[in-house]
Amino acid sequence: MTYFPHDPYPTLPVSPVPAQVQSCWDAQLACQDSDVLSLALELGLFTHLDEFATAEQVASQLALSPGNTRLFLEVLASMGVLEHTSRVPGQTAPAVYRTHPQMQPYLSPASSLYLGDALLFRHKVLCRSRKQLEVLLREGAPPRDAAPDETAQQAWARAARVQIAQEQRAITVPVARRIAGRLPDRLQWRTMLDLGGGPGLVAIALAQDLPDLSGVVYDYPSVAEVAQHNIEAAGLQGRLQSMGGNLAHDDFGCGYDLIWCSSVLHFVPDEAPVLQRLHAALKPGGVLLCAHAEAGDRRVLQYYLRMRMQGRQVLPEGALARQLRKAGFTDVTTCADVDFPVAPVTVLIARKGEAL
Ligand SMILES: C[S@@+](CC[C@H](N)C(=O)[O-])C[C@H]1O[C@@H](n2cnc3c(N)ncnc32)[C@H](O)[C@@H]1O
Repeated sequence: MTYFPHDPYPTLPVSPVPAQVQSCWDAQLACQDSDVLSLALELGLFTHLDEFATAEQVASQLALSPGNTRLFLEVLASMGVLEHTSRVPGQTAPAVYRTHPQMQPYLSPASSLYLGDALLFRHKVLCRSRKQLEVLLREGAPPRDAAPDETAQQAWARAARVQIAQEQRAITVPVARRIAGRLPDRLQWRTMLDLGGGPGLVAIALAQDLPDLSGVVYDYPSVAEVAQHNIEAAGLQGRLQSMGGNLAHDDFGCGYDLIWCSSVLHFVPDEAPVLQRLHAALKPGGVLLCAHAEAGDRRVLQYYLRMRMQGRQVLPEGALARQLRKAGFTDVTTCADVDFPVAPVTVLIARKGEAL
């Protein structure tokens, strides 16, 4: 029980709002933060905030209302996306704002790590999900298509061109590089498979780091075209190629030293046979790096809610490691809570035992 200081009504208790009620309001306020960020990206606001600028300067460049631009920038600063300061410390000159230095690589459109389109895409998907959630809640998961139709595959191809590519450049590639960099046998790797690799930037980055590495980016045919384009743009067509098919039943090759497989198994009807085929596709001593969200962390529960209600698999913590051992993998090492686009993943490092 708390009381106002110098309370003229000392017997009247002022009960604190329960944390659970505040968390409902916080969730609603987070929706508004998401709208603010998306509007800022759509307006190209961050283009004008690489250097410190007043709200008036930003407003004049974008033909906005100066007063309301200041209020808008204040909220972006409260989110940590911008930093602000007085132009002259200790004086009441107008505040100046710039993109927070740690956010600049991700929000400055000129940066190679720009995430703006990916953030807008996620915002749209999450806004749309309200209607879908209601239908899924009332009707349950729809029957699974045996194979996604051409429209669904084209949607993956569009995502691979923009949103997945931005997320791979900014987040997934650095994670893959860090994990591969820890494995002492990486210098002996000669062939790799990037399964469900989307735009293929993980395979491209690893091939750039390891000059003796060749390999395949495997995805639906229309997505494989995007990967092939990126492979050629990187000048790696002599060492990498893309292959199109449905990984649930088509051949994805064999004899690999390394298989990278991230955020893919959610989309197959049953991961167990795929894991067995991955084991068979590795050379003895080869390594599978498998990065997938596991149900447990709150961000995973939030982000994957719609997909899980659609009947997609997000396995509970530890289940994928158990399935890998069942499929014949040895030395399964778990790296939990690894940063990944939107929600963390568990990275499993699993080996195919050497032939006896
Ligand atoms: C969420 S994205 C992940 C892309 C990439 N692995 C990454 O982590 O950035 C899933 C990818 O798996 C591909 N995919 C899903 N189901 C597939 C299937 N049955 N056959 C081939 N590719 C599939 C999609 O086209 C998409 O590129």
